[in-house]
Amino acid sequence: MDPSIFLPYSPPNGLPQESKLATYMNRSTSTPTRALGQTLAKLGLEDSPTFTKKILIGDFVPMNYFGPPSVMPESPENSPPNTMMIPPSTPQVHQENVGGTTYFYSSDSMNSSAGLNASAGQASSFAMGGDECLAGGVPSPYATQMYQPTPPPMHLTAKPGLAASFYMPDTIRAEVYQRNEDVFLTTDLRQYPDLPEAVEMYAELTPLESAAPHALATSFRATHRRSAEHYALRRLHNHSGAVSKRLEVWKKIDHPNVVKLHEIFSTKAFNDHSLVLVYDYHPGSVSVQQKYLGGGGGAAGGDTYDPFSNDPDAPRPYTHQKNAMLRAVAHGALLPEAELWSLLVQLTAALRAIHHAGLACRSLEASKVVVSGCRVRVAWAGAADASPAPHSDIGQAQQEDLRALGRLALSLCVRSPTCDLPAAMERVARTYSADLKNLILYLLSTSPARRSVTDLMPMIGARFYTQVEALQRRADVIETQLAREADNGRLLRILLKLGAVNERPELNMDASWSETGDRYMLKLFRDYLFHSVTADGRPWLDQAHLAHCLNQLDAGSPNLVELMSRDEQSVLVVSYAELKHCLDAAFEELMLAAPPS
Ligand SMILES: Nc1ncnc2c1ncn2[C@@H]1O[C@H](COP(=O)(O)OP(=O)(O)OP(=O)(O)O)[C@@H](O)[C@H]1O
Repeated sequence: MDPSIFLPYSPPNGLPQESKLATYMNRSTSTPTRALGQTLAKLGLEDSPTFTKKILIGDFVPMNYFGPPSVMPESPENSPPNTMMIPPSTPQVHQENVGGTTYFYSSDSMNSSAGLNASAGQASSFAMGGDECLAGGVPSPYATQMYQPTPPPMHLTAKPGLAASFYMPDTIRAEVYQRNEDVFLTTDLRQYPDLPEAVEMYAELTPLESAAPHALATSFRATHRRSAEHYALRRLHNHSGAVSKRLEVWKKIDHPNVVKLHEIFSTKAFNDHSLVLVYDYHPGSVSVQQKYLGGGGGAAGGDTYDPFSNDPDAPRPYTHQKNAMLRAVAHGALLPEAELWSLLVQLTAALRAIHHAGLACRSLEASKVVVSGCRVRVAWAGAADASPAPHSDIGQAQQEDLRALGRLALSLCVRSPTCDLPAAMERVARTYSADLKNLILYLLSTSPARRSVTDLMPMIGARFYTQVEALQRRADVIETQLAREADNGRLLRILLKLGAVNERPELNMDASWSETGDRYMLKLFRDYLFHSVTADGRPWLDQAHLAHCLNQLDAGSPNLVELMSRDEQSVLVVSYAELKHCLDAAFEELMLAAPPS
């Protein structure tokens, strides 16, 4: 621990009196004896030549480390369990004056092998009552000291280091923000005065696309009125016929590459007889059509070219050599083969699940496949099956699904929604691997022989493993981030508690509540955390140190910390376990005083 943390601190506007520390120290003598003092009482201070005098104070140790404050034992009979092997003895708290500064500590503090500046890594079997104490009283199913290691010291201003150690990489953050933006940036619904306020249990209907005047179907994002979850609704206009029983089978399909159908209902809320299909909403999704075949980067985009153009001035890719093709990939005019395989592997996985369920997709086209991040999903699955007739031959519909996948793959290869088949195949042959060409040819085949989606597996071959490996690598990165964010969440909760307690002007008509008793320790701890200064009085900011201290507080570690009063006359030597107990007790008091939520 940096020694500067103990340097004198002189706040500009007035200091609390030292008597506040004394208030804390002189709390009611009826306070029951607690484990810390009991266990450590036998340890003497004589070993330390630095200290000049020793005073016994009866009630230094905060109450009960073994249960929530509301069930705090008030008598020796309720003392910590015998399994703790704590010899009953009088707690000892010592007060020492060294160079004009008074130190308060319990004798066990001196026994800590790590001394006053013990670190988490040095956590010894300090007599705080074992692991139960580390959990701060409430038994926990996991080891509370298991948190991310403290990163090396760094200053709050050192942004690059901070970003790497405490925050998620920009790539993941961008993905998360994109999704949040989709969900949190609300559309002004006054733009859509004709939309009903709610349809069954779904409100805040926001169109997902601008509907054509005589559209047969429209899609919305909506919020479930009870759960507040977002859903994607597909409204089939004027659907007066019967509803196919197949939709019940579609509802059972739960696959990572198929958008899940949850419920179906008919409604007159749109002033007609509409059928509404309710799907999972995947924020930030764009259709394959939008992402690859239209708009920026696609064939319809700026720097791409149509290889089948009749315009004599158009670039003629047929005459280009391999490097021209590579340039086209680099500029986004062509999709890298790996990306194509990723799309195809995911779509074949979706088709496999759908066909195995005895269904057919019937709508596998670029506008009905959505992409979010690296995930590809078949959207509005089952919507084409809403009416019972006329799609009766499932086998034939499944064959048509394969052909639709072939057409989609070919469109992606040439980055154009429409293309001349022979010319497009020629281009695929020149640009991509033979495996990809053969897969597309197989899919587009019109031969009467029945094909199955599982036949595609040998053609996909080892590329399947590449996909699995890529997904696992991504999962690894996200798991690492999750662990970090879980720690950040934990630290935020503890900061929220500290913030609610520190400097509270009054509680239950007691204006001195936050300045006395346990709360005073917490105030000094807050000063220690946030208001430390360097030798020349400048703020000492080290986020690694802050995280380390908060982690120790959360874990209720037995390591010790020196808290100096603002007038620099007193130093309180306490363990994080004590501080944790103080925080839990103070927050519990606040909770009891708060109105029920
Ligand atoms: N489950 C979903 N979650 C989030 N967004 C989705 C979902 N399904 C589709 N979308 C998005 O909704 C938008 C509109 O989809 P929709 O299928 O209505 O488009 P469309 O091309 O206008 O088709 P149509 O003319 O048949 O309605 C697309 O941009 C698509 O990315």
